[in-house]
Amino acid sequence: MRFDGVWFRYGRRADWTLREVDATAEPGATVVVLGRNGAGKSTLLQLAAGVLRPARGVISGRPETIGWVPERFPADQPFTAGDYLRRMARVRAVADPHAVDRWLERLLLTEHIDTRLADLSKGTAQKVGLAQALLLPPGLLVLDEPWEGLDAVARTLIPEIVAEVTEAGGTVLVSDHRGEITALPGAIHWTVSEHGVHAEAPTAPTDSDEVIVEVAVRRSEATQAVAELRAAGHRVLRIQNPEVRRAHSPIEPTPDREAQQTERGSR
Ligand SMILES: Nc1ncnc2c1ncn2[C@@H]1O[C@H](COP(=O)(O)OP(=O)(O)OP(=O)(O)O)[C@@H](O)[C@H]1O
Repeated sequence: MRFDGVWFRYGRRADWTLREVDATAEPGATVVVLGRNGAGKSTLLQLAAGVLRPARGVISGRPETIGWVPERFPADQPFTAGDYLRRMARVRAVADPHAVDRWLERLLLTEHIDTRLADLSKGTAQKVGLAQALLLPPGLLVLDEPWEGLDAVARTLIPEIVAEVTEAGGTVLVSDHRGEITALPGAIHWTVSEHGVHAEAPTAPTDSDEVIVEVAVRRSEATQAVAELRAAGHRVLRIQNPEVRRAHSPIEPTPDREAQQTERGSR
């Protein structure tokens, strides 16, 4: 998914919240969105999820299935947790009849199945929102401050779920102002400041047993190469698309052009 010259503001006469944002998140990437309060992290995530539209510029390559977990789950709905998830499964045409029960169980929500959304604690409501976003395996999972209000057990589930989505080739964007990102190894950082976004590669591994090997693969084979590297036990630290660096470049690459995806895999 790619942001090309994206501008956004809340209202025609308002100041720009984001200006000229260029950034790319490849399949299989985890992107942690950082920035001070009010910098525009939530705005960026909502643009990524398609909840907001850019005033200028283009967001392309957004996967078809998007899981979106807002910072605050809208709990003012007249349903129980179980009803809400079953309705959402119907609305989202979830074919797997066990999807709701599986996520209720995994997120330790079974005991709240008959509780009205309005009566849930903030953390439990957040977990219902997370379950909703995962009813279909997401090609893009967008999590806005997912750790807020979660209990210790649920907090450990987030990195696990993020890893499962990225290992299946999905992209995860997650905002974090508390520094929980240490639990997401190999994540790219997007820092929102001064209305722009600055992307940074993951920090190098600290394990002295590891070396970093940079490889270039064809664009058309990148997803498979990443999956194979991970299956072989390597950590994929970064997936870089050199085209992104060119300002005002074409939005989609031509399919037959040789790719120069750079990955840093290590043992
Ligand atoms: N619906 C809205 N209408 C008008 N202005 C908004 C709206 N939502 C956010 N803003 C403003 O846009 C700017 C960016 O807000 P945003 O919520 O994206 O920042 P953030 O980095 O996620 O902040 P936080 O860490 O506090 O959640 C802020 O100045 C905020 O007041």
